Amino acid sequence: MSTPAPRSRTAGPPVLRVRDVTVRFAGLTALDDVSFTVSPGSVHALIGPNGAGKSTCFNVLSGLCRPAAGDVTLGDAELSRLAPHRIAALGVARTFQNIVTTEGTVADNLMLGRHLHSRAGFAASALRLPWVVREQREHLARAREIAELTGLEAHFDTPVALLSYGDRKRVEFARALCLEPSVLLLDEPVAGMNAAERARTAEAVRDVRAELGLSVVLVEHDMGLVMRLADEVTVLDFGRRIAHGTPDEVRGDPEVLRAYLGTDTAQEDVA
Ligand SMILES: Nc1ncnc2c1ncn2[C@@H]1O[C@H](COP(=O)(O)OP(=O)(O)OP(=O)(O)O)[C@@H](O)[C@H]1O
Repeated sequence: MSTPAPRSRTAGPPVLRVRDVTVRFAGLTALDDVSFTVSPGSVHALIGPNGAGKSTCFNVLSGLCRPAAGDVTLGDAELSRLAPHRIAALGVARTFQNIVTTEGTVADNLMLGRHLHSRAGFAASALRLPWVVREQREHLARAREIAELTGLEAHFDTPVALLSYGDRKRVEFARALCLEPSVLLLDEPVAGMNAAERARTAEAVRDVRAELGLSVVLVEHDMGLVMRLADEVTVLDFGRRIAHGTPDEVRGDPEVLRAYLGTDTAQEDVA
C-alpha cells in the first residue's frame, strides 16, 4: 500500500522515438514525415517559427492528436494510438502554454498530480482507512519535495490565485512532475515571464533533470533559453524537419536562419 518510489536515477527513462509522423488538418499538412529521437535524460528542444507544427507535435506526443501516418514509441510502448490518460500512465506528462491552475493551494494542485499514483478510491478515502491516511501522508511528502525542487516550497500552502504569474506557471510544471514522468513535455514554460522568472524556471528545469534524470521535450520561443538548456534541437518549418543537432550546430544552419527571418542575417535571433 505504499506510494510508488520515484524512478531510480540509475534506471534512466526509455527512449522516445517519433518516426515519420504526418498530421493533416483538411488540406493543410501540419506535420510532414517528421522524425526525431529524444535520448534518455536529455533536454530536447523543438523549435520553429509560428505555425511550424510544434504544438501539433506535442499534441501527438500527449495523445490529443492522432497522426495520419507514422508512430511514436516510448521504449517498447507504442503511444500514437493511445488515449491521453494511457500515455500519462506510461510516464509522459505535459504542461500547456496557458495556465490552467486557478483554484486551491499549491499543495492541493500538486496533490491532484499525484492521483495516478493513488490506490484509494472514493469509499476508502471517505472512510479514512489507516492505509489511506498513510498513503495521503506519503503523497503530501512527495508533493512537498517536488515543490522544493521547483522553488515553490515557500508557497506550498498559499492559494494559487495569490501567486505571481511566474510562480503559477511553475505550479503547472510541478504538478506535471507529480506524475513521476519519465518524459516531461514543456510547452512554452517561460512565455510571458519577466527575466528573473525566466532564470528561475530555467534553473528549476536544470535541477529537475539532474535530480530526477528524466527526459525533457521543450517547445519555447525564447531562443536564449533553448540554446542554454537543450542538449539537442529539432527545427520545424511548415511542418517539415529542416534541421537537427546540438544548439551550436543548429544556430549556424543557413536553413534555420532563413526560416526565422527569411535571410542569413537572423544570426542573433537564433543565437
Ligand atoms: N485543429 C486544427 N485545425 C486546423 N489547422 C490547425 C489545427 N491545429 C493547428 N493547425 C494548423 O497547423 C499548423 C501548425 O500549427 P501549430 O499550432 O502546430 O504550430 P506551432 O509551431 O505550434 O505554432 P506557434 O508557435 O504559433 O504556437 C498551422 O498552420 C496551424 O494553423
